[in-house]
Amino acid sequence: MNEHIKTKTMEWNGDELILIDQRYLPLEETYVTCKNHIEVADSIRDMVVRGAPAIGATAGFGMAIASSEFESLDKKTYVEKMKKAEELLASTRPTAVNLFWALKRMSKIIDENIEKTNLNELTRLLKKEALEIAYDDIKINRKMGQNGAKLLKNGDTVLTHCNAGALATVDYGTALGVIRAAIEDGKKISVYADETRPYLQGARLTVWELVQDGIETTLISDNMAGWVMKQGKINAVIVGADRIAANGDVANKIGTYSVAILAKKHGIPFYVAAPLSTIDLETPTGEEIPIEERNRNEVRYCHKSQLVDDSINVYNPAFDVTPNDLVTAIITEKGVVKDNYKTELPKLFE
Ligand SMILES: CSC[C@H]1O[C@H](OP(=O)(O)O)[C@H](O)[C@@H]1O
Repeated sequence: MNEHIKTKTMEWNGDELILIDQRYLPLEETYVTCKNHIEVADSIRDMVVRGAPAIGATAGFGMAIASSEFESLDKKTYVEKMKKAEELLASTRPTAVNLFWALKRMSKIIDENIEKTNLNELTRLLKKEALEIAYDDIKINRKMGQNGAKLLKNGDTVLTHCNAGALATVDYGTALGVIRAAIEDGKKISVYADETRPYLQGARLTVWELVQDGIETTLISDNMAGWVMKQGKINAVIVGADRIAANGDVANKIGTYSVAILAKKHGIPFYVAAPLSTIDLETPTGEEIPIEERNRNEVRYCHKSQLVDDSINVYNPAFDVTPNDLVTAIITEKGVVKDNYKTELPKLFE
């Protein structure tokens, strides 16, 4: 296993995590170097890095960095400090379950080894686990892409919402991974990308990625999605997810629910591409998924100008929940699940 990784989204050099600062893409390609776990937590909370799988992998490296910060302490203090680091990373964003899935994987390494090894060795094991999460994510996305590509025909136009591409993962992407895999299979696929207000992940990140890949892309504002569907321009919708409840309800970027209703109305398949690490069998339905509310300024600023003053109420839920009856299929690395999600999703884990 490599001791380093370098992709568009992140680089691990063995001691530090370097993240492309997605807040400034596509206008500037700048980087944030995280030298300690607090800087990693800040990068997740402030959306330097975003996207469920990318957040999970980042948190994994955050725990590895924390271990190197505390490995010179006695074991009792080390365990206390690592618990605090885990709590800090867990507090950054509440919706993407990959964050908690990754933190659970990292704390399992500590629990299994704290008694039987020294702290330097434990740091090495944690770095190894974080790298495994990262390299596995790329393999999972490629497998998921192949599974989903079978659902697309040559000449299809796909609408996507937000960014579920390489920048939302360690590499390759989930929803965009399906599109990439279909193109790699020789199919001509074009994309309509919703701009995805207020944070504009579609306009800023998805378009940036797809143009770099030479994939035919049309940018639309969110309120155009229904009209392009009515005009017969869209053959399928593919989005990512931040958390899929046990019954198949899907939490994803705000606006996804509206796109799903429009797709249903127009008889267009609505696919969700997500790794098993996004499926949360412990959350029964979408009702129980915590929805992050972000800073009001994300809504009331456009570029540098403030659109409304402080006296105006602003509501900024970062996600919504699409009920399972609007989801045509869930594409994973273990296969495609259609309907009966409550009984079929657990089978993916067998
Ligand atoms: C492949 S998961 C991508 C998922 O994450 C995004 O949210 P955010 O940009 O706020 O982290 C969005 O919901 C995407 O679908």
